[in-house]
Amino acid sequence: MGNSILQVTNLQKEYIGEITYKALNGIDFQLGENEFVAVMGPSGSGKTTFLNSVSTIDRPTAGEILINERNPYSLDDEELAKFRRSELGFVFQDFNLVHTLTVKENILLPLTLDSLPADKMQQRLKHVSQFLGIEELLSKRIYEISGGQKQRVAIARAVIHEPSLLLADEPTGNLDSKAVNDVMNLFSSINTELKTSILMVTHDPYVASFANRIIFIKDGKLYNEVHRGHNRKQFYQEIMDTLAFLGGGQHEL
Ligand SMILES: Nc1ncnc2c1ncn2[C@@H]1O[C@H](COP(=O)(O)OP(=O)(O)OP(=O)(O)O)[C@@H](O)[C@H]1O
Repeated sequence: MGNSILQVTNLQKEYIGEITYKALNGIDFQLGENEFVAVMGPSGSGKTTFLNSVSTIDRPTAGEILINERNPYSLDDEELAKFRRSELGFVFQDFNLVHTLTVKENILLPLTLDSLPADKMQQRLKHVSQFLGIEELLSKRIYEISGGQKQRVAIARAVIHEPSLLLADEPTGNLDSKAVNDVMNLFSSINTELKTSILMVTHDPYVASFANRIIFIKDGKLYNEVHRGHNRKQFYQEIMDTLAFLGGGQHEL
């Protein structure tokens, strides 16, 4: 499997409020180089909390997260911002693009922050937009393109700096079935051709079946995991069976 990109040890997260709520209760997890892992589980089980802990958005209460053997939570704000921009890529359900900018400007945004030389930027832009099939869209504004196209642009922005880990939270949640297929095929290509490791939260067993491995979370703990063999259909069936056992809150299915 190679080296691990992500190492999570005894991860715990409590939300402190009137009632303290333990959203993650001791998660151990490793993501190897070139792995594509989906995270599934009932609504409220802690999937987004898990992803947000890994993506350095939400500081854990206890436990350790290492990304490429570095603990992002030990960095100061400036180092952390830099670490995020170099190591991580993010794709969200609602695309998170800047509507008043063009496609090209949106994609280049992370590189401008790092003041990369202009020729290098253009070179990367060309490569990534060819790879994602969005060359014709570069001068359009975000409100002029479709949902599926928006997600392609968001993916381009997430990978243009060649992150070691791509994190996605329900990346197909706002897409129709044709766009779901397109976007998931792109995730597969990014994983196999660009050699980017991927961690993705999804409710959708079809979407999850594009991953190589699925971890199931229940009540803030790892419940089970399923590996994809050669047969995608069988993998899908295993996912469905595990979800049936898990029960509870499999909304949108
Ligand atoms: N900021 C917060 N403050 C308090 N409780 C929170 C907060 N964020 C999440 N929670 C609680 O933590 C639990 C896990 O939430 P999380 O969003 O990680 O679940 P999820 O598995 O992603 O759910 P869904 O599939 O519905 O998106 C839930 O019970 C939720 O109510």
